[in-house]
Amino acid sequence: MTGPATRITVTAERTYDVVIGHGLLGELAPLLGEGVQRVLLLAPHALAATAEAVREDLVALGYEAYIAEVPDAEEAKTAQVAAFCWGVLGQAGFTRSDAVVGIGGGATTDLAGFVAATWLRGVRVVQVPTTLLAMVDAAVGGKTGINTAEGKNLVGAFHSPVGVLADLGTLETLPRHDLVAGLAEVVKCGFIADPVILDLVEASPDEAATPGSPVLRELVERAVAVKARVVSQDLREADLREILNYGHTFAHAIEQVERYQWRHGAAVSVGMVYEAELARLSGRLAEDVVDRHRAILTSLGLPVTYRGDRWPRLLEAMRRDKKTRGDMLRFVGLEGVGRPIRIEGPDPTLLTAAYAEVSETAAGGAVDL
Ligand SMILES: NC(=O)c1ccc[n+]([C@@H]2O[C@H](COP(=O)([O-])OP(=O)(O)OC[C@H]3O[C@@H](n4cnc5c(N)ncnc54)[C@H](O)[C@@H]3O)[C@@H](O)[C@H]2O)c1
Ligand SMILES: O=C(O)C(=O)C[C@@H](O)[C@H](O)[C@H](O)COP(=O)(O)O
Ligand SMILES: [Zn+2]
Repeated sequence: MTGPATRITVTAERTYDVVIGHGLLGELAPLLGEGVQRVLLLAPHALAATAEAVREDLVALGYEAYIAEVPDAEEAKTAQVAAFCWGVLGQAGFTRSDAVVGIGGGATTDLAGFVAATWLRGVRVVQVPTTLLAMVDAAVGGKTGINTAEGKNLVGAFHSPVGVLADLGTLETLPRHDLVAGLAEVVKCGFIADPVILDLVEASPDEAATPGSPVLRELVERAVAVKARVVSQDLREADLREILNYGHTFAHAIEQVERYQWRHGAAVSVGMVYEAELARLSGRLAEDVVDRHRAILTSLGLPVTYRGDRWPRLLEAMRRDKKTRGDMLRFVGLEGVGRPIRIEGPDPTLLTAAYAEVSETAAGGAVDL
């Protein structure tokens, strides 16, 4: 029994639903809306069979449907790959009444959203997330983007999808490490806004990481509800939306320093511990809440430490975070569960002290600031 689909509405530059359930691909064509003649499906090789099945269904319905196979994971989020997609759209004569569909993980949906945002200054995009992380976070909310040599997501646009189809059945083939990485963003939603998420994970960490389990479905629904609520109030990240960036200042720095060989979710896991430690060292957060981060993330198999000899490069990367204003670094922290705060321009000694708290020690690598 898989039960009926759940629909969570986002009200941003347009109103759209995130549909969570099973066997949802049949809902794609109606979502495309009136007047669409051509559809470009962006998908990595791992989703080639799914993309081809969708293409054939669309062709049978009378659409001109094309597939652009894009590189896997973070390799897709480059200006070169975006330019390749623009070339496909141009060659096929895509107009403003045509549409793009992203089928894959967050890297693919970030790219598909960006290509749709920029082609003819904006065409419709439907997101079909196939990783846990993309279902609960990347495909929802309209943040799109690519990386540059200087850092993560430095070029992008806010461009809302016309719909999101989160088919939980796709998680059955997702490698376990990728599923667990997605749980880091779910746990983030727990710490910033929905403590029930934390209770559920603490009660059943194994079920939380099991595709098809009722616990995982409830976690997906709760995390999407958090994101939908925040994005509906502040699409363009003028204020409230920054809370979704909890853990990300440090996480994006790790990803860049590691040349994107770390999964985003794994980096967010360490990043949340770093930013919780920063809040504790600033006198804003109790130690037991920091300990709760470590316990929950570790129970899921997520990392809570990072090598101790990368401080200058991490600091340089953090200076390019989009929350930075001039020379002032800005972080999202907590003053309790469900009570996010901003930490602006912290003393450099606190930054390095927090780094020492997440650094691997002699057993796992030297702490060398
Ligand atoms: N725009 C946003 O708001 C937002 C939010 C969170 C994360 N992100 C971005 O999302 C990206 C991370 O996304 P991710 O964790 O989904 O990683 P990913 O897109 O790299 O996908 C992880 C791996 O899973 C494979 N895969 C995808 N679906 C599969 C399936 N059903 N079965 C088997 N393999 C499958 C992919 O090919 C890839 O190798 C990062 O670039 C991050 O910056 C964006
Ligand atoms: O939706 C948001 O807003 C987020 O910050 C969600 C994050 O999980 C996501 O990784 C996002 O892409 C980070 O955005 P950035 O603005 O720091 O690049
Ligand atoms: Zn993220």
